Amino acid sequence: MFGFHGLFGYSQLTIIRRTLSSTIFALSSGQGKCGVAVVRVSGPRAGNALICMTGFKKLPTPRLALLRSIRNPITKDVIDKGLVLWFPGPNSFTGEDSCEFHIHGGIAVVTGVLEALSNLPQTTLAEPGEFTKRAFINGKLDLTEVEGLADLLQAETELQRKQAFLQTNGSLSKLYQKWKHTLLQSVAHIEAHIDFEETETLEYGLIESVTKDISCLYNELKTHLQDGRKGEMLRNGVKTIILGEPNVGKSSLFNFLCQRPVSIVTPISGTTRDVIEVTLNINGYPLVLLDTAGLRNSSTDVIEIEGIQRALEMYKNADLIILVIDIATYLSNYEKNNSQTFEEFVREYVNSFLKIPDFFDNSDEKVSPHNIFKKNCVFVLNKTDINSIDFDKQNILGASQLNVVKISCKTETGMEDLINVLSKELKTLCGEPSQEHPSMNQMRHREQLRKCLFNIENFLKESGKGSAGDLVIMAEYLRKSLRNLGKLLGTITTEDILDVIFKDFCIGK
Ligand SMILES: Nc1nc2c(ncn2[C@@H]2O[C@H](COP(=O)(O)OP(=O)(O)OP(=O)(O)O)[C@@H](O)[C@H]2O)c(=O)[nH]1
Ligand SMILES: [Mg+2]
Repeated sequence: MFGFHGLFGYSQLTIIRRTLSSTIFALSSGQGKCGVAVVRVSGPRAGNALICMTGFKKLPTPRLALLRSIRNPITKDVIDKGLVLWFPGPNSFTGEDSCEFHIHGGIAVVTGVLEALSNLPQTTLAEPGEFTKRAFINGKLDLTEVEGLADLLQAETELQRKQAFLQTNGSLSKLYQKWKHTLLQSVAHIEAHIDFEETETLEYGLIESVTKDISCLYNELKTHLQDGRKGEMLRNGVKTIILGEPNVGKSSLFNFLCQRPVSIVTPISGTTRDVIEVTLNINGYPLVLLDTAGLRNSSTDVIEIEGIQRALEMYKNADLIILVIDIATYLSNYEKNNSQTFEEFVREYVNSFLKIPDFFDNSDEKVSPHNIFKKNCVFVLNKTDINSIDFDKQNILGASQLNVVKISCKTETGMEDLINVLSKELKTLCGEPSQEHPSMNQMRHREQLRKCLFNIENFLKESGKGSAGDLVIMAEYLRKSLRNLGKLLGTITTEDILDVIFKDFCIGK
């Protein structure tokens, strides 16, 4: 894809050359007792390590698993019997000569093999992420693919896995490489125009055609940036906050969703004070669920007031709200005013009782007329075992465009409906990872793409001036946007950025 030549400053190049001249090894499978452990070796002396440890006369057939006795090269003692594999570079994960020892996963066996390797000349224990870093330096992966690999190792839900897998297999990389290609071609055309304009006649309408290509790229990039942070939410989890008055059953619901008694539940109003956070997997989507203190204005208890402030603070950064209401509150309101819609009830209830600042979206730019809230909301009417709801009232709720679910935390009725509504919301917020329309999922991506968009915008402004537009300025804006994509893909990088990215890897990867 790309080599490192010409991409780094001199000092970095020297560091990298020094790094690549050594041979590294590490336990690549998990720590602790296990059935099989995999020890990996990569670097110029990997072949030597394989021969010294197995007694092969010459290097074996590449990528063929062979059962061998594995010996300490100094004492010649057999440490274990296991499978060995030889991966000559460049067709290996790191792009270098590599080998693997698949041994029994006992602590003494693993220690014995690692110690034996450490006694070989110019062979050292790998640092965290060093195998992947070498793969990056050797052009096997670009930075977005490296990040995808880190996410794949961290993925806890099926859809996180899918997004990370697509990314490490180049879904984002292909898109950004395509944009890079368009920009490169456009710069080349403009520069040719600058060089030959006075001496030779260039193809008619060349600048017009470049502007057309860049306008298309601009639109694609803009749509890509306006993705509602779908990829980021899927990667980091959808921050979901349970809000409501005290004693409505927030913590009971929280515990049900966690399937364990994480929060304290008592009949006393104002039990929960601190914000409690748990990460859950709901139908493959990651949900970061927060239980909070009940909201009320009448409290004089300083600890409760602090709890309420913390809840409202958390609301500001939440992606999804679960508002729990005691069904008795809804019903008594209905007795007073039975022509009120559920939407009207919610507006009045939140404004007069809960007083959550910035809850309603009063702007004229609402995405949908039904979307009256600033954030995605699910309304839960709890304690239906005490107060059931009759047919008329059922119709009022049924006519609502909002997500309303009736549940009982005590009898667990309505929980399946709630999970279905939550799954639907999570799907709207995170989308579904796809090869065709990959979503960026890190601030780093967003930052570089925003800068790239800004430079392209400036190019279009200059080219929009027609014959008064300055070609040199236009070319410079395109070059700047190319640099933004270069930073994104890692073709232009610094050790600082690499350190941040590779610190998330463990030893052996
Ligand atoms: N009958 C019945 N009782 C419930 C239900 N859900 C919760 N409760 C009870 O209501 C009381 C309050 O429940 P919590 O889950 O602590 O309520 P909360 O909203 O977290 O309360 P705070 O932490 O004080 O804000 C407890 O006694 C629960 O057992 C339900 O569906 N039916
Ligand atoms: Mg509580």
